[in-house]
Amino acid sequence: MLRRVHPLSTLIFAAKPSLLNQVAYGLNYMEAFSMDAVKPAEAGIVSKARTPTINFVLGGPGVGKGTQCTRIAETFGFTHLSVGDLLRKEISSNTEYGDMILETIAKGKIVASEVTVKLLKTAIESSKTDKFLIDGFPRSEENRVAYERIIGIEPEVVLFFDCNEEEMVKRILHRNQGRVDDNIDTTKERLKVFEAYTLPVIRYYSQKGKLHKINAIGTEDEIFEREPSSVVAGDKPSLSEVIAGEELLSSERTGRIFSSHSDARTKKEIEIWCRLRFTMGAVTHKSRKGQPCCRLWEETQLFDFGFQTLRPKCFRRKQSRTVKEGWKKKRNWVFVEVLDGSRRVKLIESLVEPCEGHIEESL
Ligand SMILES: Nc1ncnc2c1ncn2[C@@H]1O[C@H](COP(=O)(O)OP(=O)(O)OP(=O)(O)O)[C@@H](O)[C@H]1O
Ligand SMILES: O=c1ccn([C@@H]2O[C@H](COP(=O)(O)O)[C@@H](O)[C@H]2O)c(=O)[nH]1
Repeated sequence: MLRRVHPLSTLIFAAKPSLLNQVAYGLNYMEAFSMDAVKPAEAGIVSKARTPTINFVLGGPGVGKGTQCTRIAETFGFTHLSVGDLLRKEISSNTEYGDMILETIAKGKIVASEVTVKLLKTAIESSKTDKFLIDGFPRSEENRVAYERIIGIEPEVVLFFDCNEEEMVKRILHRNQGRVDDNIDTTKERLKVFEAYTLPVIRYYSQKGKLHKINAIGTEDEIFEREPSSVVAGDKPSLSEVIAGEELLSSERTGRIFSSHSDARTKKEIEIWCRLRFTMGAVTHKSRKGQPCCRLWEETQLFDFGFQTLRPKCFRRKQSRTVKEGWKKKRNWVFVEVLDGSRRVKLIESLVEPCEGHIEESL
């Protein structure tokens, strides 16, 4: 976990106004912004008793990030922080950054990291909750680095909503919320910015194994339903490719999540779900549940969890503190099954059976 101590105010005031403007008004902030001018953070989120859980939500303009975040937040108990909304609030409150932010948003460019990270930090610190969906940030590698230096909480998961440009433009032009950037020229610029500056961030998290790509074509309901289960980490095949021709789930259940055992309909599904639930969550400490889980992951690469849990952390062989914390978090976990056919059944059976205990305990 990235954790450094340094008050944000130092960062803000260390940056010269001319630099701030250069960063805010142009796209050349990578060159313009010197991280030397920004002393590394030492504090992170100081006012929180516990380190908050952070998840980033990325995607092109108008793809539906905000829409899906609202639903995810309501369903899974996250606090939804839209950085765009935080910036728009600065404009409507006429703060010192208001004019600069308005102009930057109207041009479809990216607001200086000093400003966004400060707003984000304040929002996290002042929230009574500790599970956040950060919508629309980081938008550039420079944003990401600034976040790591100042806030320093490694995101658990990065959701990436993906859809074609034509659909994104259509959605923006139908939005009708009076946003200054909801016009064709700004949208074109935002698309360029997304490709040039946000895609590298998406690639970065993909390489770290944190990216969960979600197909954002379809109705809001469809996308929400498929949200965790259409997870594609890195170059893994899509869910539909993975389960094509599979025999355990009926075709109507393709893409469904087993969010509870009652969500599984057939006897076999319930059995499998309970076994896994048991293996992952209900066996006591030192029951060696980690071993089959690690093997399951390593051998199939087709096994994943929903966004509330983090695969790479949870499946490290060594039972580090992080792993144990990972297990603890699974109280309201979402199990996403993306294994293929009979190989899956055999594998699960061979891996799960060595565990001690009674399956009924998990029910
Ligand atoms: N699946 C969908 N199909 C059609 N329209 C959608 C869908 N999801 C969201 N929308 C609509 O598209 C518009 C953009 O959605 P939303 O504001 O959630 O996108 P966003 O990614 O947060 O956009 P931005 O990056 O510009 O803030 C809204 O009017 C929303 O109601
Ligand atoms: O991290 C951020 C987030 C947003 N912006 C600016 O705001 C607009 C709108 O953002 P939405 O998240 O789409 O509501 C965006 O085009 C940027 O200009 C930003 O600079 N940095």
